[in-house]
Amino acid sequence: MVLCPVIGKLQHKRVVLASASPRRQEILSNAGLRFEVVPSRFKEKLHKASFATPYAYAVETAKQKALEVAGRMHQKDLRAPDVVIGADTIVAVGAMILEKPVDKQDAYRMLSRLNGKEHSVFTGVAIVHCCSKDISGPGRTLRLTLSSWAPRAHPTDGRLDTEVSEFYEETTVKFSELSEELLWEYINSGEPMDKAGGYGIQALGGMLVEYVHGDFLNVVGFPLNHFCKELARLYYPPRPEDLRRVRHDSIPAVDTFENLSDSEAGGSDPGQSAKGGRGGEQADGDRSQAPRALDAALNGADSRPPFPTGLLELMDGFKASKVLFTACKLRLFDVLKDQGPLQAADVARKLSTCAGRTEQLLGVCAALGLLEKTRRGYGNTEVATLHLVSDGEHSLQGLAEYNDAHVWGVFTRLGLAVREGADQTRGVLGAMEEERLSQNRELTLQFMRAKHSLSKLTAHHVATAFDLSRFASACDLGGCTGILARELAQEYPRLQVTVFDLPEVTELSGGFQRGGRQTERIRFVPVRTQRVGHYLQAKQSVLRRN
Ligand SMILES: O=c1[nH]cc([C@@H]2O[C@H](COP(=O)(O)OP(=O)(O)OP(=O)(O)O)[C@@H](O)[C@H]2O)c(=O)[nH]1
Repeated sequence: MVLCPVIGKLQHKRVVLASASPRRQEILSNAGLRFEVVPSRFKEKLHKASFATPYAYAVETAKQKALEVAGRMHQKDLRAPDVVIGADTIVAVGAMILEKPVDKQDAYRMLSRLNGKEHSVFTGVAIVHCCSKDISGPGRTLRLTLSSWAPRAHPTDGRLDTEVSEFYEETTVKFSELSEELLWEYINSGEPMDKAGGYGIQALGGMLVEYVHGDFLNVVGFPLNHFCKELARLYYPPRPEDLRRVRHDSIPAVDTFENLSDSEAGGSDPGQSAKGGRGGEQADGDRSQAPRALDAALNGADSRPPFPTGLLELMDGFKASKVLFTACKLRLFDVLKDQGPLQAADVARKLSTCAGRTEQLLGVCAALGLLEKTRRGYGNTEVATLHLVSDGEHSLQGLAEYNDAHVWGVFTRLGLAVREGADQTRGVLGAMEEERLSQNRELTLQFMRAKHSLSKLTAHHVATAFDLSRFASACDLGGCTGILARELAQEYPRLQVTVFDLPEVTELSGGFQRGGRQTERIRFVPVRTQRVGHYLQAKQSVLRRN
């Protein structure tokens, strides 16, 4: 492996080391990496017993350290760094995890436990790539994870998007038989206090050690070799010919999903192929295989063309949409909200679905960042709780349902619409929709729920995008349930708002009203048309009447 070009891949990036450890800073700067240091404020207080292994704990802590810094810098600078590196070193004796001693007695307890025995040193590392959601381009805006990096959207700030690559390294260390006197002498030197397990192998603590198996720097606090391998894995994407040689069981979850026959479905766990081993794997619950290039710019120095990440995401985007729609339709997120986390078999029982297929669906939802998989089973992620549970304040369940039931089918006819000319778009989309709406009350309601859930997210932004305070009246053409009207009325206390829509829509809009003072200034006017010109005529007549 050529190390320099790997480190060089980060040369033009704003790299931040989320660590106060002087050892980590030294190891990375000795390797030629240029970075800023922003120590993490994440409190190392994760519940150790909830992790299946000591290294899963170290990896999660490293990730939380890095994410805290990424989030904080993003909020403060309004621009996150490109890459944030977090690490956490622990000592494990059997299942017991030792971190930094809190005082001399604690150091003594730790060193006595290690005395004369072998122990493991684990360093978990997280490499967090940050990108702004408002950067345009398909690779940036469409986040469909079909391979190793699970997207971590942050719905609360709406902008910072991160992709986390995580790994750990294990080194075995054996202590000699040490006398009490020597232990206390060492403790009194002060060296143990800021070191995992209470010793520093690189200094006086080296005298306690009989042998080391594995990466020495990993014990000191940063597994440089594994880090470089990880960078190579991330920034040198597999060539197409290598991808073709990838074994069936290592193809990422979404790709395998459609190819499985029913008989295969029961035994396949898309997550399993990522487990075990130490080479670039991720901690429990995450899947990791051939990564995609994160940033085409990073590939600029290569003779190979940039990996077409965005394009491939577009190619496969429809599958991800269908996974989301299916999960919504099955009310998966509702079940997990009320009863989760649940194992796949229990989810299948509750939904009355095929166990194997359900497990696959859950795996793909986890890969897409909609679900979280822990030892206790599958649970909703923050974004799912917020937007995919059907009765939530910010639920987009209605939109998912409508897109699945109608828009999906309409879009399958897009080629026809384009081939047959401009009017065909209306022919295919508009007329069909209009006819259906007027025929079926349930369809109309479904349509209204979809628009309502989306408008709830956008209305405030639309209402406040311009200062409308000098206007006395406003109208919303095709205003559906009146969400925008309500927002306008709330924002501008003297504004009278008229909502125009089809009679069957205005008739049902009452069911979506919450009441409140501003509703007095909102009026719904039925108009039997969807053409803007007709709306305008109706508007004129309303204004004339006033
Ligand atoms: O032989 C050695 N073993 C361990 C160390 C140092 O121990 C600490 C481990 O603590 P942690 O991973 O929590 O990191 P912190 O120092 O608290 O810094 P963060 O800001 O990253 O949380 C680490 O400094 C190792 O270098 C050692 O020096 N020798």
